Amino acid sequence: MKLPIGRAWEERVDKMGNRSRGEAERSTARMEGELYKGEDYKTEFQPQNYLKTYYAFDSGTIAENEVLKFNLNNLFETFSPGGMGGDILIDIGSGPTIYQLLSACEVFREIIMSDYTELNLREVDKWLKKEPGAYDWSPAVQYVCELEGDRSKWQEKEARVRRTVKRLLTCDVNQPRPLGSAQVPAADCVLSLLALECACRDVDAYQAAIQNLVGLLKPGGHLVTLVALRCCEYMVGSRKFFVLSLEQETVEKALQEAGCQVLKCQYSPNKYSEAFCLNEGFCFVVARKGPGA
Ligand SMILES: C[S@@+](CC[C@H](N)C(=O)[O-])C[C@H]1O[C@@H](n2cnc3c(N)ncnc32)[C@H](O)[C@@H]1O
Repeated sequence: MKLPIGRAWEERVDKMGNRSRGEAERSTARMEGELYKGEDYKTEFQPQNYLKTYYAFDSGTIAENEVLKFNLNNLFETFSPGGMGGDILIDIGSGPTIYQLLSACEVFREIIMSDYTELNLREVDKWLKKEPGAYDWSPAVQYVCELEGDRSKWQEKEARVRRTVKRLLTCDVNQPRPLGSAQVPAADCVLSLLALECACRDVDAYQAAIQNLVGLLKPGGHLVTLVALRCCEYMVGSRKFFVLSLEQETVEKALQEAGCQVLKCQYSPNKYSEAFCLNEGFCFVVARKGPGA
């Protein structure tokens, strides 16, 4: 699968270097069938459209449900009591979702969520505060409670997520300090699901972003990531977004070069529905920050 607009990407990166791009230029880009990326996330990524497409779960399409189950099963295995746990978990590129915390909330004292866009953080905040119009995560919460042995405890789990998430911060994985000037303690775990391949323009940037996330960890802390493999683009409503195409080996190599030991790399051949996203499988990875990193 070839990216349809490789040249436009380069032109716009030049301009993004100046950090200014006029509205006229944006409109032209849209008419040409632009792939959105970079700063576009702040204006073009609509949280509700993203949630409806990829996280409808019980009422959603089979392919998207299977992806979410793969993800929830792996998170359950990773964050089961007796497994990984600790004081602080930082979730990077959280988007408008909370499913990624349903197992982790049981084994970390404090969770910090973060995203590149205020709109996504606002969507999460709506759910945390039970505001009208907040997304209904109960089917996914019930699924995880069933994995834990008691589906009926889903409301307790929702309350636990709400108690455990202490902060919502903006972040940019392309910065050496992804959380900017926020005072954040070194983490026991950094979680980042389906975000880096959206945020990074090429493999060098991906490698640097992994290094930036490892910088948020205590020595011996864990980086947990889910990557959509060989993915080029995905839809959010009518908007098409760029995705960096990655192979599993590239992901593992980036972690090793950042001084991590890869403990688990679970491949799944699952794909999203073609109408929404072009990808060839996923890998769920757990890595440990080595002493020299
Ligand atoms: C496909 S969504 C993934 C959201 C969520 N983690 C999930 O599992 O569904 C990609 C996310 O990456 C975020 N993102 C884009 N550029 C970023 C950047 N430079 N730094 C951090 N996050 C970024 C977007 O705002 C969006 O929430």
